[in-house]
Amino acid sequence: MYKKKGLLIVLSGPSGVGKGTVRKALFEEPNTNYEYSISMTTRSPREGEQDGIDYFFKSKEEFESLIDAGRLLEHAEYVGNYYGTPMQYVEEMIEAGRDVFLEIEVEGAKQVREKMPEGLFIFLAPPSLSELENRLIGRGTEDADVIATRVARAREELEMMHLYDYVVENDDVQNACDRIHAIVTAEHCKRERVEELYKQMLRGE
Ligand SMILES: Nc1ncnc2c1ncn2[C@@H]1O[C@H](COP(=O)(O)OP(=O)(O)OP(=O)(O)O)[C@@H](O)[C@H]1O
Ligand SMILES: Nc1nc2c(ncn2[C@@H]2O[C@H](COP(=O)(O)O)[C@@H](O)[C@H]2O)c(=O)[nH]1
Repeated sequence: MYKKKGLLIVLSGPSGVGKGTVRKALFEEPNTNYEYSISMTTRSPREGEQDGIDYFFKSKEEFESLIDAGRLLEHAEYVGNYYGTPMQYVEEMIEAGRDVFLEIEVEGAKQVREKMPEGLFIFLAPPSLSELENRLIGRGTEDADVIATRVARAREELEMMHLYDYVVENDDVQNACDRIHAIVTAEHCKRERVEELYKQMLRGE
C-alpha cells in the first residue's frame, strides 16, 4: 500500500543561535508529526548531556569506521570534533511518514542538499553577531577561546545563508517556532497540491 513519505527538515545555523532551544520548543507543540535525528559526535559530553538523548558519543576510531562503512548521511569536522547524522534512522522515519529534523552545521547541510535535494532547508539566524556571542557566553558550556573560535566560524556560516530555502530569525523562541511551524505546514500544502495536479494531468483531466 502507498504510504506518504515524511519531510526531511534541515535546521542549520551557527552554534549558539538557539537551534536546540527552538527545536525542543517546537516538539512540545501538540499535533505535530516531528521526529528528531540524534547526531553522533566525538565531542566530550557536557555536564548533563546523555548518550543516546543529546548525542551518540563516539570515539574518533568508532566515528571513522562509521564513515568508512557508509553509515552517515553527512558528516563534518567542527572546531576539532566530528559530527554526523546516522543514515538509517532518517531513512526509516521518512519512509514511515514522519517529518525528521536534523540540527546540523552548514557543511553537513550542503552534503544533505546534494544527497536529498527534496529536503526543506531552514537557516536559523541570530539578531546580531554580538547577541550570538552573548548567547554562547550565557550558555556557559565553552571556554572563552572555544567561544571565540565558534563566533569566527559563525561569520563564515552566515555567508551561506542565501543557500537555504528559508532564513528564520531567532529573536524570540516562540516567534521562531511559529515561523518554522508555518513554513513546514505551507511546504506540505504546496507539495500535496503539486502532486495532486501532476496526477490529474497524467489522468488527462
Ligand atoms: N530567542 C532567544 N533569545 C535569547 N536566548 C536564547 C534564544 N534562543 C536560545 N537562547 C539561548 O541561547 C543559548 C544557546 O542556545 P542553544 O544551545 O539552543 O543553541 P544551538 O544553536 O543549539 O547551539 P549548538 O549549535 O552549539 O548546539 C542558550 O543558553 C539558550 O537558552
Ligand atoms: N554536520 C553536522 N553538524 C552537527 C551535527 N550535530 C550537531 N552539529 C552541529 O555542530 C555544531 C556544534 O555542536 P555542539 O553540540 O558541540 O555545540 C553545532 O552547529 C551543531 O548544530 C551533525 O550531525 N552533523
